[in-house]
Amino acid sequence: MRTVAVVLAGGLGQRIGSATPKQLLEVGGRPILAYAPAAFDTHPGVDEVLVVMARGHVPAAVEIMSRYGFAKVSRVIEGGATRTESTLAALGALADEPDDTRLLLHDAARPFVDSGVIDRCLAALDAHRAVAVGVPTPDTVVVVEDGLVRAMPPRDALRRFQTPQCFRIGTLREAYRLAEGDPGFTATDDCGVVHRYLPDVPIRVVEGDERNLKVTHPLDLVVAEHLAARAEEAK
Ligand SMILES: Nc1ccn([C@@H]2O[C@H](COP(=O)(O)OP(=O)(O)OP(=O)(O)O)[C@@H](O)[C@H]2O)c(=O)n1
Ligand SMILES: C[C@](O)(CO)[C@H](O)COP(=O)(O)O
Repeated sequence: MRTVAVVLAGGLGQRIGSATPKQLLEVGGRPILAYAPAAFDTHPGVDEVLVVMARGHVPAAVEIMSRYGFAKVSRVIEGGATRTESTLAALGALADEPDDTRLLLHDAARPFVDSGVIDRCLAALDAHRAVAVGVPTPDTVVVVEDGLVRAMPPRDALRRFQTPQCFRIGTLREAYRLAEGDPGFTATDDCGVVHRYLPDVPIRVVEGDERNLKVTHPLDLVVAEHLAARAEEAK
C-alpha cells in the first residue's frame, strides 16, 4: 500500500500582507515552502510527495524543490482559488492511485511538522479511513451570534485542528464527489468535507504539536524564526 503526502501551497497569504505568497518568504534562511516537503521526504513511511502551488508561482516552487534535492517530490502542480480546490487538483493528479492509498494532506504554511506527528497519523490510518491532528485549546471558546454568546462548549472536548489531515484516498474522493454536487459547499479543511458528506465515517483525532503552527499572521513569522533557530541548534 502506498503513502502519498500532498503539500498544499496554493494560497496567496493575504492575511500576512506580503506581496509574494507567504510560502516563498524565508524563515531560518530557507523558504517556508522548503520545510514541509523535507519532513515528508525524510520520513520512511512516505513514498511520494506532491506539491500544489499557487497559480503563477509553479516555477518558483519547482526551483525550490530542485535546490533542496527532495528525492520523493514527484511533481509540482497548480492549485485552485480555494484550499478545497487545491485539494481537488491533488486528487485529480492522483486519479490513478488505488482507493486504499494513504493520503496525507499538509499545509505548506505549517513548516514545523515533525516525524512524531506523521508517525501517529500513519499508525491511526491502519484502523481508520480518516485521521486528523488536534491540540487542546488554552482559551475558552464560545459561539457568538449577533454579538451575543450563544454556546460555550466544554473546553476539554475542544481541539484545534492542525495538519496533516489523512485519509484512505477513496474516502476523500467519495466525500469530494458528494460535495461537488452541493451548490452550497464550503469548507476550511478536508476533514470538514468528510464530516459533512460522509457523516458515518469516524475521524480519528491524534495528538498534534504546538510547534506545528500555521504561519497565518505577521506575528507568526516571529515565532517561526524562533522555532527555526531552535531546530537548527538541536541538530
Ligand atoms: N487556494 C488555496 C488556498 C490555500 N492553500 C493552502 O492551504 C494552506 C492553509 O491556508 P492559509 O493559511 O489560509 O494560506 P493562504 O490562503 O495562503 O492565506 P490567506 O488565507 O491569509 O490568504 C496553506 O499552506 C495554503 O497555501 C492552497 O493550497 N490553495
Ligand atoms: C486545515 C487547517 O489548517 C486546520 O486548522 C485550517 O482549517 C486551514 O484554514 P485556512 O483558513 O485555509 O488557513
